Amino acid sequence: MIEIESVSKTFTLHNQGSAVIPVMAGANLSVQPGECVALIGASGAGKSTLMRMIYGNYLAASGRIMVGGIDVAQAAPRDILALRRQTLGYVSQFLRVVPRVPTLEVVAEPLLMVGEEREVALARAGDLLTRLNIPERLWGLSPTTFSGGEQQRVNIARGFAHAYPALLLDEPTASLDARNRETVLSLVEEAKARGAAIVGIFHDEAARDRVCDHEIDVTAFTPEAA
Ligand SMILES: Nc1ncnc2c1ncn2[C@@H]1O[C@H](COP(=O)(O)OP(=O)(O)OP(=O)(O)O)[C@@H](O)[C@H]1O
Repeated sequence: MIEIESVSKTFTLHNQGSAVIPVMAGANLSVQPGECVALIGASGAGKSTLMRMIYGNYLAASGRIMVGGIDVAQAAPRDILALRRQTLGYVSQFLRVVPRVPTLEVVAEPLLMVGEEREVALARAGDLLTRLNIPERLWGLSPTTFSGGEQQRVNIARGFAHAYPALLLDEPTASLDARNRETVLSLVEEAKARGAAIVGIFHDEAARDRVCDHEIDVTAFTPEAA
């Protein structure tokens, strides 16, 4: 479902004499449906960079990043947007939303975008918010004023609303209490059981051991090591 071959990445620092910094070379990764692969490696090794390249936020300098038959490294922006709508979900660490949209709509939106019936989408959103302990009295309010932990849980609910065939998880259990952490791990297990291919960054080792099938140390992809 996700196949990465010989991917490299450089950053050009335009405010520092256009210095070109190679940060990754020879990255390979394969994630089958129903599998979760953890990206590991020291801080600065390139975990977030690799994840952002898979999502199409960062452009790879070379190589192939196949997600559901589309090469993200080559695809037109329109195709990447369609891929994100249908196929590739991303639970980032922080919620970014349009102000004044109620929480229930924020969570249901990915389902409405793929043509799900409004009633079904809102029911699924309500179910996820309940599981993640967001009280119903908050569902009609915008999450912009919510606490950090509440926003994180709304973000997770939104990320799991549509049954994406491929999913990127950036620290989904960070700073959650035990009960909500357990719910998130169950959501990951359910996504795997329905065949989702998942790439995750988990600093929580116990969480990683429980839900991930393999670990990939991205340190192996630093340009000196390649
Ligand atoms: N936008 C950018 N411009 C320049 N350099 C960048 C940029 N983003 C990342 N880098 C560099 O790429 C390298 C990898 O960073 P990255 O954030 O991917 O590491 P990480 O493994 O996710 O680290 P952490 O665990 O601390 O989040 C670092 O040396 C970083 O300075």
